[in-house]
Amino acid sequence: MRFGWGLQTLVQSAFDGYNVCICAYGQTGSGKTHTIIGDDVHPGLATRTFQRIFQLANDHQAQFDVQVSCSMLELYNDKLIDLLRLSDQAEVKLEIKKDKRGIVWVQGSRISPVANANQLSDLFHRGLGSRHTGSTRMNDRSSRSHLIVSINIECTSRLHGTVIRGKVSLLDLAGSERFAKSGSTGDQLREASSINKSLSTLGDVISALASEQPHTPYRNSKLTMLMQDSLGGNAKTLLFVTASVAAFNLDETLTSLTYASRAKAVTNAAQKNADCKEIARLKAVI
Ligand SMILES: Nc1ncnc2c1ncn2[C@@H]1O[C@H](COP(=O)(O)OP(=O)(O)OP(=O)(O)O)[C@@H](O)[C@H]1O
Repeated sequence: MRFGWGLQTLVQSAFDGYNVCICAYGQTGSGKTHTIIGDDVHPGLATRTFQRIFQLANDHQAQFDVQVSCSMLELYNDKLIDLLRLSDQAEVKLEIKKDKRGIVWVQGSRISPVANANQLSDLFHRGLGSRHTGSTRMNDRSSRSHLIVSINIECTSRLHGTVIRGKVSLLDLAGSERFAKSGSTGDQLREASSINKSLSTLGDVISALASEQPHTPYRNSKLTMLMQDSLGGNAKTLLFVTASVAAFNLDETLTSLTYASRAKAVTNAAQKNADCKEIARLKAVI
């Protein structure tokens, strides 16, 4: 499989100890899921990312013991759902936490170890099977939730015992929609207003970061809390903005492009996550 230059470099960065985020944003039906997930004929960025992670793990195996694990959540009607833990979901409370280095994690979510790209892909597609989707006038198979996939990469040096931790987050955001166009009513209307509300808080965060305001309103929604380490924090972020070419969607396309140019103005000071052997040992004991 061939990888774009940006994707190659980004996945390498996760092996170097950075947080990496690959995200798609745009109006409903504009191609976010097609970009991130794709299909059997046109695999999206997720499949390419999985292949690249294990290609690099293989390349580094003489120097590093590489452990890869994955968690997969959706944010549906402002509620977090663990897509890898559906059977005992009710018993577990999911809470968004941030560690001392600003890395976001979800307490209570299932983190599944994976040994190769096929295992990761199987897990991902199993999780996707439970994601909320629905048919609207704008898209036959519209995502009704934000999808957040976190792939943790831990590389322990075989020579020094140093531990480098990186994370690749893949985000397929639900699309903004105008109710009159999508024809949403009832449950779908509730879903759409929750999606629009959370995307608006994301817009506020991006504006605050782009204009370097002293306060960034991450706590205004679960989506922005989850994306805190992917936006202004310790991350290298690749944002795809998908847009419709139809004149009928001109307003939405302009809004998406404004969003994109604001996001482009955000600059992050990404730092590596690495521990020396002794700190890694003490953390493991704790
Ligand atoms: N670049 C493309 N080439 C071919 N087909 C595409 C492309 N982009 C999108 N499509 C098709 O358009 C339809 C809508 O795309 P998709 O579901 O990815 O949109 P979306 O932005 O994720 O929408 P929503 O926010 O409603 O989930 C799908 O049938 C998809 O296969």
